Amino acid sequence: MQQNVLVIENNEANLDIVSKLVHKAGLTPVRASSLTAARVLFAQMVPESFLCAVVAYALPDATHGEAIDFTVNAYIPTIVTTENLETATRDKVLAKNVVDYIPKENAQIYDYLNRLIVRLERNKTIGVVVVSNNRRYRRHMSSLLNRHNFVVYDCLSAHAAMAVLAQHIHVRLVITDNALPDMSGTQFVSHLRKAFTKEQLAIMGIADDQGMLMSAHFIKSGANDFLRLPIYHEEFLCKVMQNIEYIENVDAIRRAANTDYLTGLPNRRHFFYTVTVAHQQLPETQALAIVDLDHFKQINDTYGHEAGDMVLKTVGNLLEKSFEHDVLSRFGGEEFCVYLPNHTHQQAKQKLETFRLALAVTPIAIGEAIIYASCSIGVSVIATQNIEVLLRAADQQLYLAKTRGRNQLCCDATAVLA
Ligand SMILES: Nc1nc2c(ncn2[C@@H]2O[C@H](COP(=O)(O)OP(=O)(O)OP(=O)(O)O)[C@@H](O)[C@H]2O)c(=O)[nH]1
Repeated sequence: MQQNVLVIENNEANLDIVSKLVHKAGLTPVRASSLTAARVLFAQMVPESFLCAVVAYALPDATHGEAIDFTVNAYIPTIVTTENLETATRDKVLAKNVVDYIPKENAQIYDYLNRLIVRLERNKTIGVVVVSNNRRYRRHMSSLLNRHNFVVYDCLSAHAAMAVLAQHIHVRLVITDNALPDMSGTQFVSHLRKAFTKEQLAIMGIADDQGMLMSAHFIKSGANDFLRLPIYHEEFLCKVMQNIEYIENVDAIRRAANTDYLTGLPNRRHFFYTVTVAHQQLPETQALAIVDLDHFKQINDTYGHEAGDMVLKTVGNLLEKSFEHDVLSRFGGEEFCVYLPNHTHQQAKQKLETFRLALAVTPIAIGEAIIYASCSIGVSVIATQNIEVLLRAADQQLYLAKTRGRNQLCCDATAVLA
């Protein structure tokens, strides 16, 4: 695991700030206040353990960017910080194949640096498709994206890009030129939008926009963003980062809205959505089970609410293991729901019984104490597309299981009850 970040900076205060950012990103700063110190530290460590380096442009023993050459030649993705804002210095630094160049202008740059460090790890799992039949532009963009650890797919045509998208679900961004051999970039964008929403796939149009109209044309066709050629290193990477972060933020909101915060299981809302989708083609057989913990109030009352939470998490984990391929949900409180499509009644009953028995013998550590929980299960196997009807029927069976003494399963299929 690449968890070290080499920080080379002679200003003690800056060294501390950058080290804190690295810690905040869950990584370990390896601090050096000069190029000499960095060489010594680097020689003692495994080169592959470095995710990146954050290097000050000027150091007392490396006044003209020599520390950058050292980290770049050691194949460590390098982020340069500098107080020198001159264009000549910028051009010199960017020519060295660095990840990015950050002028120490204001406090905001540390926020940017933080995002950049976090991204270098995350980007390793994110695919970006670059579509252009201009080899120079394609190579330039791919090289910048590679430095940021993205998985890059170079495509000459819209059709080649579509083939990549069909194969690789981890692609989150498409960057497309307008002049493509098989269709225009804007046609390609509107074609992509039939399959992917703006929240699923970000699209950036690029064009040599003399008339300044391409930007609006791309956006109206469904692109998230537009960039004018020629590409400027900083602008290109800022826009890429912004678009990827937009997709990730929407993902995180969607996940939070569909997930129970305590157990991490899908919540009631998501359960209804998933089962409704599954019901568009009614499976030949189906079973819906409500799993309800027994005397859960007593656990809370005796051991405290946190202990109750621990029991709920344990039940959630066991449910996930037991019903890996089924639809699961924490419905609320101590009630869980399992939908088992395409299971015979007997198979469904067996799986649920195995879970019930496993829970009853699962030790749950609460401080010094070990406790055990049990559950009652109500199952309905009615062949209906109406999920409310299924739920009501399962609830009636749950009531039966509770009144018959708890820690048991009741089902409305006599064959299952046998
Ligand atoms: N710790 C914890 N307790 C919860 C949570 N949600 C609901 N509860 C508690 O779950 C308990 C449910 O109690 P009851 O509905 O009486 O059910 P029970 O004690 O399991 O009794 P039976 O279902 O009849 O066996 C209540 O005390 C709720 O406060 C939660 O997220 N965490």
